[in-house]
Amino acid sequence: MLEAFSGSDVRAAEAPLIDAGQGDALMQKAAHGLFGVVLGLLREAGRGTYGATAVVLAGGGNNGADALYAGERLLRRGVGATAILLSDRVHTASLAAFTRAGGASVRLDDGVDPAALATHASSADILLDGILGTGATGGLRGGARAFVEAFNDVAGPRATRSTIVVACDLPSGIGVDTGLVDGPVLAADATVTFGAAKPGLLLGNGAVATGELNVVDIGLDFAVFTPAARRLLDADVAALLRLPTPLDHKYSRGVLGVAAGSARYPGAAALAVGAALATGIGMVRYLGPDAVASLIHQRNPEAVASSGSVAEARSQAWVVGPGAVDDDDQRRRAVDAMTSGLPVVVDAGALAGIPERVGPQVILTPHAGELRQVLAERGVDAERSDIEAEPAHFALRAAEITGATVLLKGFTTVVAAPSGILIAQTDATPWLSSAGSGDTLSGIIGALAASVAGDDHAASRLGLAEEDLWAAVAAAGALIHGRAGQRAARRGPIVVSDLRADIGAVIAELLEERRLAM
Ligand SMILES: NC(=O)C1=CN([C@@H]2O[C@H](COP(=O)(O)OP(=O)(O)OC[C@H]3O[C@@H](n4cnc5c(N)ncnc54)[C@H](OP(=O)(O)O)[C@@H]3O)[C@@H](O)[C@H]2O)[C@@H](O)CC1
Ligand SMILES: [K+]
Repeated sequence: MLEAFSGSDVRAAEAPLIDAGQGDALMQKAAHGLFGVVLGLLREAGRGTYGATAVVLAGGGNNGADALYAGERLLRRGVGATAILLSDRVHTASLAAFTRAGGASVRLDDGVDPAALATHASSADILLDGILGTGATGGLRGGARAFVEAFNDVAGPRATRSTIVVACDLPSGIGVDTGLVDGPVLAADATVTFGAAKPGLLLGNGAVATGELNVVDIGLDFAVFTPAARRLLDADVAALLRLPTPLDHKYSRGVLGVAAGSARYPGAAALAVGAALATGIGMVRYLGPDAVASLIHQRNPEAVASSGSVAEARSQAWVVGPGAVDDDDQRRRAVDAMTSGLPVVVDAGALAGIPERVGPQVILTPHAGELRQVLAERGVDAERSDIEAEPAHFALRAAEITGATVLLKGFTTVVAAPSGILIAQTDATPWLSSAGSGDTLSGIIGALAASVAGDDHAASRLGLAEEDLWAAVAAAGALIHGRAGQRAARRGPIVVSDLRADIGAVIAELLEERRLAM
């Protein structure tokens, strides 16, 4: 599990080492880690160091110093590096070291056109962003802002620009602790962060601007600090997957009940059921109208269907709500499932009318508009745009007042547990934002929930408290869903009903990694 600590916790973890006179050594370790990642990126791009070019952006703090020391190392390996100084007080020793190694520098001050410097920067192979690190407050200001705006203009969007941007500690322009982007941001292809990840690298638009995240160990000890955000890694998701044993039968592998679909939206139920089966489960029991059951049976004859009640359909977990609108029977089933004490994935139609207080085993999976509604029902007014700007804040708020685990969908999916923990996943592809995608996600999470429901050690395998298991299950679902989407997108635009083969393939890859790691 990747754990992120707030900027102030990182400073507190550094403090004893700095007091012991280790400040410069820490900075050298950071610079060395950054240098190593840049070398790797140059290699990946098919370039050596000789003849390659780099531009170092240095702000007025220690973040700029890290980048300049990394630039010094690049110069000594034959990279043609220059520096753009974006503050009048750049760290003296690192700039001197950079200059001694042969690096020229230019300062952005009155009379220098940011666009001209941006053009220079956008012609380099590598751009090292040492403008702002954990000392950043608010959106980019002054010359740094003018430069980043000009660079984004000249270089174009990340997907198509030719310069590889490597953020030092964090991309300049993101909120260190929130991932909030207020104004321009220098989106990175890769971020090299020091000591530990910061929450802004995992959350919201900050996670998008981070690109590929590398954490460099500089010897900080976080034992006494609590992570402010987490991200599941492949190994965590693999640890949640339950392998069938020769002693298993269909019931012991987990039975998922699905009360989804309605006369108006039958397809949602078929997608949820198909995704659940592809995730690996003993049985799916479908409850709903006969017409929906027939549709499900066209693709999945193995699903067992009836029009009975939740109490009659013995299951280890439930999915309720996808496509279930204007249907009183489905509404009743949703409430019965939510009050059964079993894990329940609650989506779409079932998100309106959640019982007053539920437990963390109830996993709500709203998008921002639906979360707005859930909050409004409980007297919390927020605009959809507020929620999109601060997803973690509002997901935590909803978890706190409902008692449920809340998975807020988005390109970065954030999961909040009522205990206050946050797990954020950025595994998706924009191709996944299409109708039916959410139904598929609920089926995946439901299947995972049913298969871990009887596993008393699942939470501790991930180093989590028992009550936080459901947040991990939801986040694991988001990872599998996102990964399946990425896989499908290699073939072209995603047709959601075709995702099930990719879901199975992703599960197979995760299990194979687990086997190799043992
Ligand atoms: N501590 C250590 O030993 C180690 C620390 N390490 C490194 O240090 C970094 C933290 O360094 P830091 O604390 O010096 O802050 P940093 O982010 O460089 O910037 C502060 C400067 O930015 C300015 N500024 C602020 N907000 C702004 C805005 N929105 N827009 C524009 N300007 C803004 C602010 O100026 P002010 O506005 O206050 O005049 C101030 O001058 C950390 O990320 C890591 O890389 C590693 O080397 C490991 C060892
Ligand atoms: K930076």
